Amino acid sequence: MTATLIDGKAFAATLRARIATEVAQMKDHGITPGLAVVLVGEDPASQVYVRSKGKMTREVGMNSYEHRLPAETDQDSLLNLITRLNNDPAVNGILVQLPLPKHLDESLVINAIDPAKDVDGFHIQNVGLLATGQKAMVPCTPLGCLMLLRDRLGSLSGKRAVIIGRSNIVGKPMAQLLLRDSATVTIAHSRTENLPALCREADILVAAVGRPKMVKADWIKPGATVIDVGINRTDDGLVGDVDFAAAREVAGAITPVPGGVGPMTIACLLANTLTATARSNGLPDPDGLTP
Ligand SMILES: NC(=O)C1=CN([C@@H]2O[C@H](COP(=O)(O)OP(=O)(O)OC[C@H]3O[C@@H](n4cnc5c(N)ncnc54)[C@H](OP(=O)(O)O)[C@@H]3O)[C@@H](O)[C@H]2O)C=CC1
Ligand SMILES: Nc1nc(=O)c2c([nH]1)NC[C@@H]1CN(c3ccc(C(=O)N[C@@H](CCC(=O)O)C(=O)O)cc3)C=[N+]21
Repeated sequence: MTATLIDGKAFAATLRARIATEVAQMKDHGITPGLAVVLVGEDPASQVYVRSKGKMTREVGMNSYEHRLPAETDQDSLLNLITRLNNDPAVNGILVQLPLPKHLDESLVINAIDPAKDVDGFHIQNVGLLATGQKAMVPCTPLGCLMLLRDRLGSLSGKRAVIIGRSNIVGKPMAQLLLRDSATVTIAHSRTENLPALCREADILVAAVGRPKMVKADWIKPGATVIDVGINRTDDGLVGDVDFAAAREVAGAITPVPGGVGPMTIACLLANTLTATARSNGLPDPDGLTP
C-alpha cells in the first residue's frame, strides 16, 4: 500500500490564509504585526529562506523588517541591533537566522532577544516554559510538525514516537511537544545503538538529522506516520533524511521534501508573530495557532 502524502505546502497555505484574516482584523484596530529578521553573512541557503520569509510576511499583511549585516559584524554591533529591535514597538517578533558566523556567540545573541518577541522560541526562558508545560513561544519547525501529526492522527496519546536528532531547534522541542500530547517519546542521536530496530517500534517517526535518505524503508513500521524534517541539497536536488520513494511503500503517511515540513516552518513563524502581537496588546491568543 502506498502511503498518504502529508501535504505540508497546502496545509501551510491554509494556515497563512487564516493568519491573513486575523491580521486584517488587527489592522482594523490599528495594530499591524511586525517581524524583524536578522541575517549575518552571505550563506546562500540562509538568503533564500530570509527572502521567502519576507515575502510571506508581507503576503499575510504584516510588516517585514530585514536587517542584513556583513559576515564580519562584531558581537556588540549585533547585540546593539537586538536591543534596538527589543525597544521598537513596531517590532513584535525577532528572528536571528542561524547558524551565525563562528566568531559570534549564538546563545548569548539568542538570549539577548526579548522573550516576548522570540518567535523562534529559542530563548532559555521559552525553552524552560515549554519544558514545564507553561505558556511559551514554541519553536516553529516542531510546532509545524505537531500540527501535521494532529491533523493526520487526531489524538497522539499513548502513541510511540521516535525522534532522530537532539538539536535545540528541532529534536528537543519536538520531544517536549509530543510528550505534552501524551505520546511515549524516545530521542535518538548519533550514539544510539541499533537505530533501525528502535525506529521500527515507532507509530510516529520524526527524522531531523541532516543526512540524505538515511532512514530506509525497512526502518519503518508498516502504517507509521513519518515526518521528514531534513533539508539536504544533493546532486539529485533537495532531499530529506528519509529514503522517500521506498519509505512510501511501507509508511501509512509521509511528508515529502520539498513541500512538507519546510513550508509549515515559515507559516508557524507567522503564527508565532501573530501570537506575540496579540499577547503584547493584551488580546487573547488567536485560535489554533498555539499548542
Ligand atoms: N524543514 C525545516 O523547516 C527545517 C529543516 N531543518 C533540517 O533538519 C535537519 C536537522 O537540523 P538540526 O536539528 O538543526 O541539525 P543538527 O546538526 O543540529 O542535529 C542533527 C542531529 O542528528 C543526529 N545525527 C547525526 N548523524 C546521525 C546518525 N548517523 N544517526 C543518528 N543520529 C544522527 C545528531 O546527533 P548528535 O547530537 O549525537 O551529534 C544530532 O542530534 C537538517 O537537515 C536541517 O537542514 C532544520 C530546521 C528547520
Ligand atoms: N533562527 C532560525 N530559525 C529557523 O527556523 C531556521 C534557521 N534559523 N536556520 C535555518 C533553518 C532551516 N529552516 C527552513 C525554513 C524553511 C524551509 C522551506 O521552506 N523549505 C522548502 C524548500 C525551500 C528550498 O527550495 O530550499 C520546502 O521544504 O518545501 C526549509 C528550512 C528554518 N530554519
